[in-house]
Amino acid sequence: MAPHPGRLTAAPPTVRIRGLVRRFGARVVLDGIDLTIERGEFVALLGRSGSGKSTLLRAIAELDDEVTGSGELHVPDNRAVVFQDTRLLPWARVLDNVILGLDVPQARERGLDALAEVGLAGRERAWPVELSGGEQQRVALARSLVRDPELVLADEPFGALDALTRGRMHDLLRELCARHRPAVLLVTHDVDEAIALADRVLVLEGGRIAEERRIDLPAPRPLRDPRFLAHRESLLSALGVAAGAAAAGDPDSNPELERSSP
Ligand SMILES: Nc1ncnc2c1ncn2[C@@H]1O[C@H](COP(=O)(O)OP(=O)(O)OP(=O)(O)O)[C@@H](O)[C@H]1O
Repeated sequence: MAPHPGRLTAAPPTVRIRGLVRRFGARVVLDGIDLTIERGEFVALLGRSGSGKSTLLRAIAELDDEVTGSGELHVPDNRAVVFQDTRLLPWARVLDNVILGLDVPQARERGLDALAEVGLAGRERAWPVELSGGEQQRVALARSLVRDPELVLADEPFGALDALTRGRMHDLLRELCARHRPAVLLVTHDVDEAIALADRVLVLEGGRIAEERRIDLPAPRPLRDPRFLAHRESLLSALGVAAGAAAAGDPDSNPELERSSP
């Protein structure tokens, strides 16, 4: 794969964090995190349940003012956050959900373009309740897209979707990222999702980034590709899960980390 365009320029990284600490009472959940995300880079964050993934994402989204640490926290203001719960307003039509609070000329046209990009042309007057879970998540993506964010922070955005819909959302997200090139931090339990989408996969363990793997594979990335399988094995081992056990649904493995089968 060609080197990432973001790495060819002298542009400063989109995210730069040094020594980030988060305590809950006496418990140190993030213990001096250093993290850089380059422009246009797609980073996936894996970790066992309770390892602090959402805490880190909230800190980067500046939704948490109790973060401490001696280092820097540089994140762009122009960022979007996408959650598993799409947080669409039920009383607003789809287009209004997409452009709510968007104070730019031609907001409506931009909203319609974003809806077309996520495959929802013609659905702008629907109510959220009339949409499937996958369609609602597409609206949430359109709502991010219309703001042309430098950084997208996504916390398990596809966790509630069935495997087929999730696979389609992966294709869509890959296309949108190739076109718009935001930096992305995706929190996921799904090792395969991380390998399918990311330029770089991090494993959070013991309050630190314990493992980092660059995924230099062209897209799309078939699950059966031996290089995909090698990445999976190595990441599962970093997570403390035997690859065979996770794939077979062994109850002794961490169920949160079992692979999905798109
Ligand atoms: N507001 C809070 N008060 C106290 N403890 C908290 C709070 N928020 C998170 N924690 C604790 O911090 C730890 C990390 O939580 P976090 O939600 O970041 O984990 P996670 O890796 O995202 O987990 P999961 O994969 O299950 O979503 C957990 O032990 C959790 O109980």
